[in-house]
Amino acid sequence: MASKGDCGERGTTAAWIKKHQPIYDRATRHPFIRSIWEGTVDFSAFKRWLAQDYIFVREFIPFVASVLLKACKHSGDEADVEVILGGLAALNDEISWFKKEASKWCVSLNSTPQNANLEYCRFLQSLTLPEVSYTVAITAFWAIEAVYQESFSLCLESDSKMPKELIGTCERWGNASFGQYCSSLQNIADRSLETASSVVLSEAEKAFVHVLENENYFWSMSLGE
Ligand SMILES: Cc1ncc(CO)c(N)n1
Repeated sequence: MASKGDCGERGTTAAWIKKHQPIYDRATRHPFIRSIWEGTVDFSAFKRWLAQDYIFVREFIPFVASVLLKACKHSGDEADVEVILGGLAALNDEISWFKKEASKWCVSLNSTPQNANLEYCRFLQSLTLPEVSYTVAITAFWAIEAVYQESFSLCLESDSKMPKELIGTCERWGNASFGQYCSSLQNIADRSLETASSVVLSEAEKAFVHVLENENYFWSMSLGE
């Protein structure tokens, strides 16, 4: 359990979080998330987020499938493949959750993707290309999941005034087992980064920062900015 990097304290990813702390904080402590935490969230912003995130998650499926394919071909570790497979399987349940949640909030799941979402989806698509290395793809995958985990787990802390209507949403990404899954992804990314060339390292760092920027824009879009 206590192997190197287990808590994300010593690996490359932890170093990058420190190095890029301001943008990391903008992604994980965004005013939209703060408004949920404070209990002042505008429900129309929440509904906008819900409709847009469904579109994002539809695009996330082929991305995760591409990471799974790369892991099968390159990781050489069956346990890594199983973690990613578990993530892909969870998306099946997530799609059902979005449909249920959308009907609860009378939100249509056929809305037009907004610019920030389109850009983020285009970035995801670019990462599915075969020439993008497994290391870069798994690093981006971890970062995408980690931002939601960090954000929504904040809303579940004891000092949070999160409205009870949003507990299902916050628990979906803020629960302890999703946290464990994110740590597993982080460990896989760190292990892969340990043996990466300097070119791949720099591509992975760029992808990490790009995820954080896109997550920040996505939250701002949800606020209607
Ligand atoms: C925009 C966005 N980032 C990350 C996740 C986590 O899967 C999500 N559902 N949506």
